[in-house]
Amino acid sequence: MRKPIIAGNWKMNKLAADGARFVMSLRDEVPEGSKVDTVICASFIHLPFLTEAARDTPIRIGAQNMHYEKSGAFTGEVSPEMLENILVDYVILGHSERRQYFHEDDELINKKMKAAFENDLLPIVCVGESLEQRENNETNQFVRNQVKAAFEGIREGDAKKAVVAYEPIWAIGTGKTASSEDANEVCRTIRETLRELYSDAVADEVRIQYGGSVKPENIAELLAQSDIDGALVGGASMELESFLKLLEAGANAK
Ligand SMILES: O=C[C@H](O)COP(=O)(O)O
Repeated sequence: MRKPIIAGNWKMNKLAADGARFVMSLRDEVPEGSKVDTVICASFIHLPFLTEAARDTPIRIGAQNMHYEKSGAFTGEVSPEMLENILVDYVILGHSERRQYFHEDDELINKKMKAAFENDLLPIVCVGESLEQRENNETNQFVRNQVKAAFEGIREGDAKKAVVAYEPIWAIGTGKTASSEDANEVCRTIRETLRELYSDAVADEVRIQYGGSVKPENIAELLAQSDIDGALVGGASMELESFLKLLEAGANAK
């Protein structure tokens, strides 16, 4: 049984004090032994406050990006070692907004995947097709290729700890959600790709999230699908009340 994982991705939103207050309030709502893994992914500037606020709780904090080098002359960048040092656990890699606006490609994302594992960070690696690719029936092949590229050279023992987020680009922040059956079909493709690359053990262990306009109203149906183990949520993770509803759905899933 895969434990559901709900991750909020605040993107470039909230000021530091608001973020810390949010996690302080969340502390009372996420008990030890919770049936859902709870992750908040925030801008770098939030992270030291959030890891402090989440200390001694099951809440996990994630970054939204990082460089792949440990240190060096990379002005403006943040290294995996720096994240690990302030007790960050997860890092989102290859979000479509980074691929689109910051020209991140599969090769770069693969380097970051390797760097994450070398520094004890758990990647949430994002894949997903554009509307044009979906309309041309290219989704499954495109997503397969993204998964293969992201996991290139990653050892089996590490691969099974990764989280993959399937986020169709056309569903992000648009209010359009993939139907739960369509989302599940692509998530199954991702799992089968991992089975081919590694083994049944990896395919059956890796958690696959759906992301793209997930809300309290549609999450239960998505999580009821066989291959969807959680959600990566932008807009609906920003307010405590709606995030709590998402966590509740996660705890009651399957
Ligand atoms: O990382 C989260 C996704 O980009 C989804 O964002 P959204 O829930 O606002 O559509």
